[in-house]
Amino acid sequence: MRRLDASEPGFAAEFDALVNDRRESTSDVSADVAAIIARVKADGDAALADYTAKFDRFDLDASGWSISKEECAAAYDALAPDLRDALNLAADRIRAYHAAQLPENRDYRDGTGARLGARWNAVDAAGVYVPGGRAAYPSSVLMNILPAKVAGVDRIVMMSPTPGGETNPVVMAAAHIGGVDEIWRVGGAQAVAALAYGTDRIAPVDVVTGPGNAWVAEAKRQVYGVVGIDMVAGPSEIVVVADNRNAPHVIAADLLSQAEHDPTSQSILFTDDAAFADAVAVAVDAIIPTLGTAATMRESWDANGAIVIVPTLADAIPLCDRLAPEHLELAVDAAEADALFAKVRHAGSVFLGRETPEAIGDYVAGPNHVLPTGRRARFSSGLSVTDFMKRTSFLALDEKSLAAIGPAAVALAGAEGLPAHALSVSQRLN
Ligand SMILES: NC(=O)c1ccc[n+]([C@@H]2O[C@H](COP(=O)([O-])OP(=O)(O)OC[C@H]3O[C@@H](n4cnc5c(N)ncnc54)[C@H](O)[C@@H]3O)[C@@H](O)[C@H]2O)c1
Ligand SMILES: N[C@H](CO)Cc1c[nH]c[nH+]1
Ligand SMILES: [Zn+2]
Repeated sequence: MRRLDASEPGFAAEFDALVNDRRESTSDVSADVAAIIARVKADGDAALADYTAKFDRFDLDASGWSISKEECAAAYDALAPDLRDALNLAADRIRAYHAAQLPENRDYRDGTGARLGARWNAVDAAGVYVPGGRAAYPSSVLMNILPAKVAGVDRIVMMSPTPGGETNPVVMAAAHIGGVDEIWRVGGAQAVAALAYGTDRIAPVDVVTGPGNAWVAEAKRQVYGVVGIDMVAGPSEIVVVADNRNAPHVIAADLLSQAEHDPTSQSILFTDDAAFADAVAVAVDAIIPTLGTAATMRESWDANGAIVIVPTLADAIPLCDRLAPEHLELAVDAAEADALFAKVRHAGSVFLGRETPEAIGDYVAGPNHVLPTGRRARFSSGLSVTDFMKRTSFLALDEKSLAAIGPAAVALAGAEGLPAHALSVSQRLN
């Protein structure tokens, strides 16, 4: 864990180093992913089988390539009632939040009489990636599939690794709730490549969404353009801004909640009290060995964790904006949280007040937990219904409206040296 103090002389350079740390995608990952994508394009299912044997340690031909709807329904029926209720509560809240995102079509006439507008349509097929290497993510099943369903996507294809060939019953139950059409037991960059380019078994899709580790995130970045993507959602991150009126072990757990995802995850605390910072650091070290994910948390906190002491909490906000974190927790009184939030410009999702742990957003709040990482909240947003849709604009003119705006088009076509454009309009004007 790095400890920085904004009042010390070397702070600017140290903070720059923290901001520019490219922890999630080294050039090795890019090159590995490019090779995996090329192999899947060339060899299709054979490449998927090989990579699955190598990375997930099982034989797809022997264990089965896909999981059926019937198996998912049976997993749902067999689920313990409290877990089934929890999944349904999460699904209801996620569905309701995303239903409100459905965009409206536009269709209107302007002052010339021209009819203008835009109509939204869902993509035909979406591929959703559900991570499954280090942990199983039924929550990511719901976060991906439900917005696609709300958007009206016809074919929803889920890709998720099943390490050692073990399928996770809660993931299958969540897929049943979501109403997925196909589930393939393939993960990593090879799964993203199969979605983009298709194989003999797996028909290609139009959009690939969802989170994953560095290889998955980089693969989405590399196939963008062949398919649409939501955004680059890699190893998880949290920034917590906290005053000394929080219990140190509470803030320590908030930091560790994201450190436990991946050794390359990142957790950063900003506080205005050096003694509180010390107490949180002690609490982090005390909690780590007590939890089953100790090794991952230790690696993440040691390599990527940071505590930054600032003169006032308001001073933390421009620094947070530079980090553009996936998650930002403002663990202060409600009024102060609002005041700080008003100044935040770049974060994937913000959690306001002492009683709003980020982990609630991972599961049951309603907003999507698939969020941009690696400072990409500067230019992208969390997964939404519109990631599964696209807009077609339209125009209808009559003689009067064409006469009103046509001559300007003729003039601009002339200026661009494109006479056929000018003719196409001017012939109608005459
Ligand atoms: N940003 C978000 O919205 C968000 C949400 C949930 C989870 N996450 C992140 O998703 C990730 C889940 O990671 P995971 O590993 O548990 O599951 P995963 O499914 O993302 O990755 C597992 C796959 O990675 C591939 N892989 C592993 N090592 C490799 C190597 N050396 N070379 C090539 N490919 C390799 C394998 O194909 C394997 O199937 C975590 O980083 C977590 O923080 C992010
Ligand atoms: N924190 C993750 C997004 O970075 C989402 C998640 C799912 N399950 C637990 N957490
Ligand atoms: Zn999480």
